[in-house]
Amino acid sequence: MAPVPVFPIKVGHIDDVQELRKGKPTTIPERFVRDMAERPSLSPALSSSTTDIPIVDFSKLVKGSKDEVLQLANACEKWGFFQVINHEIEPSLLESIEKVSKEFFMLPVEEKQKYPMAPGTVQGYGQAFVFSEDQKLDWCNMFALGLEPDFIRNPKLWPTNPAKFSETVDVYSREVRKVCKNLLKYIAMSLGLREEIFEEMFGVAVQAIRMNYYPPCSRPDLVLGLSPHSDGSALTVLQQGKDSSVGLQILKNNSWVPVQPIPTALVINIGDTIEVLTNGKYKSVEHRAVTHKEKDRLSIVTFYAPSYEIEVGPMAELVDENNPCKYRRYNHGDYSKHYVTNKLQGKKTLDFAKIQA
Ligand SMILES: COC(=O)C(/C=C/C1=C(C)CCCC1(C)C)=C/O[C@H]1C=C(C)C(=O)O1
Ligand SMILES: O=C(O)CCC(=O)C(=O)O
Ligand SMILES: [Fe+2]
Repeated sequence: MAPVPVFPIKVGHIDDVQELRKGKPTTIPERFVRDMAERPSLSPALSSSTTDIPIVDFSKLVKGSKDEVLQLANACEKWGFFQVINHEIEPSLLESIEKVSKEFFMLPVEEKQKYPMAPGTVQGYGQAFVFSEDQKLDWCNMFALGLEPDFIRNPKLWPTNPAKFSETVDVYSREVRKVCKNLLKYIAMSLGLREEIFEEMFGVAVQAIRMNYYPPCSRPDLVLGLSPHSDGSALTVLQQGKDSSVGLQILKNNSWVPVQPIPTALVINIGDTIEVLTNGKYKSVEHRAVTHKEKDRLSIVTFYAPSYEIEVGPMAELVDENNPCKYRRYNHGDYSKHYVTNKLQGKKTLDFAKIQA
């Protein structure tokens, strides 16, 4: 089932932030200015290693290192975010996807608008998750495509310019899919479960890609690049552009912790679906993006989730009298629909699944 909203949506005019930026505005349009409580603090990031998100060495997992599986377990349980190094995707492919993504965003706005994201939908060029005229907007341009299974692809939204765009997205996505399947295997091991449990359960997994481009902003203290949210996926794979500014932040112990880019590493995060399946042992973590006064930023994000027909609920192995069932069972297609028809608002979307204590 494709998650397409059916209700009428009035979002008003949404400024394209790259076009806005061209005018080098010193005042920021009101729709982008956040309420006090939401504004990012621009105090320098803590640099102690205790605030760095964990690093998982994929090559050690492949070699069967039990210590690395423990490191993965710790990353999933204590952080919900980690950076994967030695993940087997060629650096040249990481560079190619970054190159075509950047080239796409640098096209004239009229060219990009040939692939419009219709209000209330999540594919194409524009701003996703905007449902009303008074909702605050993110300082970000997005381009998103459904990839797998085939029926979520919308060929009309695949750009012909840059010439290598579509081919590169397909090659890159096949490689990221392998990484997701393998990581889910090791995540199952880290939980003491059968390696193949997620692959068997997920069926033909849903995969989508989203490129986020954050132009510099003259008042980064007033705006957000991307609103706080958790991802609805099982796993999310995020590539940070090579020369991009630091921008991704995760909420840990009530503080926003920046994710320092590591060249060629992939940032992985646990999505809502793994939180439900593990009965809250591995939790999705709220995150957001902030902007920079002079530097732009690009992120390339892959969402990997079960097939829409799959029923999701806590796995029996992770429920007992000490860990009572915290989430109800539901159809993943219904969750997808719920996710894409609500604004990004921290972890609120997951209330859909929570059993209220
Ligand atoms: C911030 O999250 C998203 O943009 C997002 C959207 C993903 C999708 C597309 C871009 C194309 C069509 C499919 C899909 C909804 C997956 C997040 O995806 C998460 C949310 C759910 C639910 C999920 O399965 O992945
Ligand atoms: O750009 C980033 O670093 C965050 C992107 C993100 O969280 C998302 O697209 O879901
Ligand atoms: Fe996200």
